[in-house]
Amino acid sequence: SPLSVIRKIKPKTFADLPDDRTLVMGILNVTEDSFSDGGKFLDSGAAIEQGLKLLYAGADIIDVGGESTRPGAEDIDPEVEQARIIPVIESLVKAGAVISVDTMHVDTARAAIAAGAHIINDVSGLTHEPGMPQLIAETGVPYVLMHRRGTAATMVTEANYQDVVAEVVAELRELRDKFVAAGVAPEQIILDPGLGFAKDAEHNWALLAHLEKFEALGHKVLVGTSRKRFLGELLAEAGKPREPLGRDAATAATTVLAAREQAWAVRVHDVQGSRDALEVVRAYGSH
Ligand SMILES: Nc1nc2ncc(COP(=O)(O)O)nc2c(=O)[nH]1
Repeated sequence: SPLSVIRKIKPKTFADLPDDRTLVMGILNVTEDSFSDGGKFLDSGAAIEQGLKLLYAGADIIDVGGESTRPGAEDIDPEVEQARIIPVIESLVKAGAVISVDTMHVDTARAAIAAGAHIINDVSGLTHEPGMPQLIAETGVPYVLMHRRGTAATMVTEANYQDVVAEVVAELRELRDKFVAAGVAPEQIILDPGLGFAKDAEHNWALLAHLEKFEALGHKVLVGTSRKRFLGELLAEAGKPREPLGRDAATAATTVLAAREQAWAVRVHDVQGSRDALEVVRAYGSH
């Protein structure tokens, strides 16, 4: 029976992740307003089913988020966020998935770790809750430190840079130093340039083309381009941007580019597309 199959599955650890290729982090938004799949997976059953689909499509990690991070998204209550994602995390951990939790809230991060989550993925750039470094230091879990300026409400006004790569690297280094000063081991920290967070299209392209500057800080690098507006604008026809669901081929192309820059992982909606793209990179690189 399926239950007996599930019982045989040994829960995975972070250390079980492959280290010979760029990893694929599948996006599971348990929210009602994320820009490309908002509302589809709000109830736990549908979310768990979608999580299993991502797992079987080849996701190395599943990124479970209970709060939309799109520009202008309103802040939700951590209790609501936890009610949405904790049951999903528990089930997917039992199914053998490695789970990252996309949250800015310390209480949610703590509850998710207690539920078996392996990684905390915090898009706030430490602008949300000052207690996050201490939780990450205490628990020792890997932490994605993503660059952002301002908040979901204000970040669109902050996309002003003289040299976006140099400035984002410098601001992430500063944040990294705060986490290390709080007792977080450097190897726990995964950096992410935060494409689209207080960045316009030209900023995103510059950051994607210079991931080596982030790797030079001595950390794994995660990249999130999937279905984002800058890809829609690139593929616009007659001034109308390509719709989010039509951006998966372009996303897979950015996966190739990130893999060629030795990115640790890419965060995508279409897991199969990026796993296939990474097989192409592997085959190409072995000749
Ligand atoms: N680490 C990380 N997390 C993220 N979470 C949400 C979104 C917004 O996209 P979504 O609404 O499709 O989740 N982008 C990122 C990202 O680029 N990096």
